[in-house]
Amino acid sequence: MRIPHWRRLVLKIGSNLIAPGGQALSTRHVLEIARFVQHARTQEREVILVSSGAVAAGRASLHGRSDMPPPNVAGKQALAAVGQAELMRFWQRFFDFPVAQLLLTRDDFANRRRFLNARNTLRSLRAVGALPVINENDSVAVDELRVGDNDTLAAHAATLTESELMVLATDIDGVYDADPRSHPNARKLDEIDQVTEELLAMAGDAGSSVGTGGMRSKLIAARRAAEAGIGTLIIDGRDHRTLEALLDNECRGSWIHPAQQRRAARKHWMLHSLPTSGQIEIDAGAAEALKGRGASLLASGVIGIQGQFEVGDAVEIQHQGKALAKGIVQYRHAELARIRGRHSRDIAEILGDCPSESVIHRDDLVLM
Ligand SMILES: Nc1ncnc2c1ncn2[C@@H]1O[C@H](COP(=O)(O)OP(=O)(O)O)[C@@H](O)[C@H]1O
Ligand SMILES: N[C@@H](CCC(=O)OP(=O)(O)O)C(=O)O
Repeated sequence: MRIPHWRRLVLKIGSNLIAPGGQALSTRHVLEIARFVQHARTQEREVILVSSGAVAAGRASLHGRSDMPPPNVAGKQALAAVGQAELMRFWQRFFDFPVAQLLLTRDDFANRRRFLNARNTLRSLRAVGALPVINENDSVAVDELRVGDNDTLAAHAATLTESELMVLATDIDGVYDADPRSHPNARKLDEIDQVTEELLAMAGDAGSSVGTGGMRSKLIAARRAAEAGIGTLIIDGRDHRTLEALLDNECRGSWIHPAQQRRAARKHWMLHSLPTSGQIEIDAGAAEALKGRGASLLASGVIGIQGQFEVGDAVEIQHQGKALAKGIVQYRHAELARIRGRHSRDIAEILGDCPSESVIHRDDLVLM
């Protein structure tokens, strides 16, 4: 089935794929995934990985030792710490561009400052062409602060990276109307309009000892992504034809539709519901860049500031006194006053830090 054309997606690799049978990390299935990532880049499309496998890798590294950590929480955290380093080395071997590790946990998404900070980091990584590889920060996160499973982590990551699509690659070719391990006649669902309670009841738990999710957590993650306007694909990551099809905007697994009009709704919300905390006056060049090219607003185009606003507040952008756009700022008013009219490369010198190249990123900007 056809899916919308995508330019950026989050691809989640489950433990089953990267460490088949709960054993050591293996290239067996992942080679095709690495090929897919490379191929997507040649088409100027972007892939962000969420990779499981730290616990499996850690366990394999320490295998056979008499002082192997016990299978309790602290023991698993130690395995994840050993295995995470191994996991990154493993991914780097496939690519001649840098891979970048991001270990995140629930607070990084729940806390607005940390969320914006992580988002800026990801934007910087994009600028240098690095491949982000995200995992939960298993070794330090205590239970109540964890996202808990990497399917849900991928849904958060998809929002964080402003991706159009979330792909959950696993060891089965989609969602079935019953757990196929216990129902051999179960039928595959090619398309799912909405993740209902009935559907969740059909989905079983994880198939492996190192995985955490199972189909149930994948569907819950897909529902979360749908609410944010992001469609989900659940695919067999072992099948190279499935991955090739994805480059042609074709889904061979199960496709879970995004909630209708979610994206338009965000812009609508920004424009009509989000209170404005100030005004920014911009020059003619910046006005043209915003209107004509859908560009981000840079400090160099800012000529005046009114009101007191914090990072993450919405402001009105004006040109010659007329409202032109609305957007979410990356700098508070006092800092912006110091960098207005200046080139982005001077920001670090003026402020001692450059948290963002742009004053308002184009994804956070809506024209009036
Ligand atoms: N309704 C269902 N449809 C498809 N797979 C299911 C269903 N219920 C349970 N499963 C199981 O979910 C497993 C995939 O989840 P999981 O083991 O967590 O994989 P991963 O490590 O890739 O996250 C499959 O191997 C399958 O046995
Ligand atoms: N963060 C853990 C994986 C947790 C997880 O959700 O596993 P899985 O269900 O196999 O994707 C690890 O790296 O081992």
